[in-house]
Formats: sequence, C-alpha cells, structure tokens
Amino acid sequence: MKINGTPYRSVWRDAQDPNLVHIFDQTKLPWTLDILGLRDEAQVAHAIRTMQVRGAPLIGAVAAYGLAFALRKDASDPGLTESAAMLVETRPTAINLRWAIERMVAHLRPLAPEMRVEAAYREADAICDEDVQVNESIGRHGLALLRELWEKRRPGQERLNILTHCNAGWIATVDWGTALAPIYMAHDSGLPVHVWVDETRPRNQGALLTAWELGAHGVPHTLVADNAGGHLMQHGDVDLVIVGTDRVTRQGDVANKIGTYLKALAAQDNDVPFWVALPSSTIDWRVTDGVQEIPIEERAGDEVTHVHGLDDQGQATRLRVTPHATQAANPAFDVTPARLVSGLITERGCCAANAGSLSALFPDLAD
Ligand SMILES: CSC[C@@H](O)[C@@H](O)C(=O)COP(=O)(O)O
Repeated sequence: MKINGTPYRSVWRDAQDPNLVHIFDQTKLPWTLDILGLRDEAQVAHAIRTMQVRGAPLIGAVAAYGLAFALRKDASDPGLTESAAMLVETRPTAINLRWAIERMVAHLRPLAPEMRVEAAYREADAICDEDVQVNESIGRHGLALLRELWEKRRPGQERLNILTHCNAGWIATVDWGTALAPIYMAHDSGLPVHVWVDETRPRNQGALLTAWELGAHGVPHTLVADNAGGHLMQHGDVDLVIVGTDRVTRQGDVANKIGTYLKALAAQDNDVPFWVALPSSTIDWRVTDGVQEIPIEERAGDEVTHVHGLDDQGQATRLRVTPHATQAANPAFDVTPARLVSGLITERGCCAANAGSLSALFPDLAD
C-alpha cells in the first residue's frame, strides 16, 4: 500500500545488502515513520516481542528472515532446531509464527547445511510474496460479501458501516491486510464504506494504526472507544463487523485481540453479521476447542496502567493513568467461539465457521 504516494510492503529485503531486512517500527507509528534494519535473529526476536512488528501474518514473515539470519552463524541441524525454537517462542498466540517457522524448517532440514542460508532467504521471500497474493484474494472474496450487503441496503441508506477491532490492515501483514483488504477494495471500487475503528485498548492498535492506514488511503472512518460498539449496533449503525485473527481452530473458534469476543456477543444480540478474515496459515488444524486450547499471551501490566501519545508540543510521551500501586492484568487476546461467527473470509472463498466447512474448503490442509 502507499504512504504519501510511495508503495511499500511492511517488510522488505534491502536492494543492495541481501542480509538486511527492513521493517517499520510500529511502536512509533503513526507519528514517526521509522524504518528499522534487521540483521540478526536477536534483533528479529526483539522486534516481535516489543511489537515493533506485529500482526499475525507479519510476525511469521519477519521470523522467517530471522531464521535465515541465524543460519548464517550456524546452519547445522542443532543450530536450525535451536533458532527455530527461539523464534517460535517470541509470541505465543498467533499461529502464523509457528506456521512460517515450521514451513522454513521443513524446507531447509533436507538440505546440506551449506545450502541452507540461500534457500532460507528464498523461502522467506516466497512466504512474503504469497502473503501478498493471499491477502489480495481475501480482499476480493470479502469485496463480494460487501457488495451483497450493499445491494440489500435499507432505503435511503447512504453508507455501509463496518466495525473493526485492532489492526488487521496492510501493516499487520506483508501487504493489503486481512480484515481491511475488502474495505480497501470496496472503497477503490466506489462502494461508500465507512469504518467504525475501535481504539483497541490497551495498545490502541485501532486508534494508532487502523486510523492511520485508513486515513492514508482516504477511507472514511470514525474512531470510537472500545465500549461504543454495542451501542452503535443497537441503533442500527453497524451493518457488519470484520476482524482479523491470530489463530482459528479446526472447528472455527477465533482468537483475536482482546475485546473481540465482546463485539461478537453484541453483534449476535443485534443480528449484525460478524465476519473474520484470515489466510489459511492462521488455521491451527491441531487445535479444536479455542477457549481451552489456545495459549493467550499475557503482556506486561504497564501497557494497561500507562498510555502513550503525543503531548501538546508534539513530543511522544508516556503517562500513568492509574494510582501508583494499582496492579494490572493484561491478557492480549480472547477467543470468540465459532457459534458467534457468521463466517470466515479466506483466500479460497468464504465459508461457515465449523469443522465441516473448513475441511471442505481446505481438504489438502485438514488432516
Ligand atoms: C492480519 S492481523 C490479525 C491479527 O493479528 C490482529 O487482529 C491482531 O490481533 C494483532 O494483534 P497484535 O497484538 O497487535 O499483534
């Protein structure tokens, strides 16, 4: 997607130095466009843990380059195993991270160690290129859904109101995004979409990143406090919810940013369709019951007790919003059971959130 008219991906190899990979530091967006260079696996692990890169597909893609960096130092079998394990552990909930590393290891292990570094870079490049294509397909299938909804609009309805939570845009993937891809395509094709952007406490990915992305692309949007969604739905102001996801179980349960479950409950109570956009790399075929089985990342409490933003002088600043002694818990994701999900938008088309529909759409992936 474009920033000030220049097309970018969220991760890219340096044109001159093949051992250098660039990312945007997402902890600085939207105020500062800081491009970071990553050269070793420790920098990659740090970038993932601190959320300089974030979003399920993007952390998988960047981790793949991390493995290539690690192999430059030690391409032996034990080296491969150890570096893969270190990278997989950087964040626990998004399955795309494990998917990307397992794909890399399966590709590299049969090769002689001296062949592994080049092959690792090529495979990481392929993961990135495929992510762009997959998200573009998700966008096309989601666009058809949005068109259908628009055709059924109420008399006098002027815009299609879509609510989204967190950031599942191009900056969370290599390009296009998942939940936002259909929205970009709808906007580009002249459909009058308007997006309610949940701020997404505590890290405010909606307020910081989704608002920035949509604004840069000219998509009409309005930021709302996380708790406003139910009210908007009760008043007929939301036609559809679309969110991304970090892991979908084989029966269609959906892990996504904390607060997603509450939106799904409100959507069901108000007959608002609740759709989830995902690449097939987000499906964890080994897991059935999302609430019981998906590990939920617990992040530091100071993400809740403090906010960061710009002061009136335009300086980035961090402020405590609680009493000094307050302890905060910070579960970063929740699970929306499949029964609350209207459907899944994937690169192969839309399907119901249940085991039969998922395995019918992906017979080659479901064991
Ligand atoms: C296409 S991104 C889908 C999800 O990864 C996204 O909705 C999300 O929850 C991101 O969480 P984050 O903690 O910001 O990495």
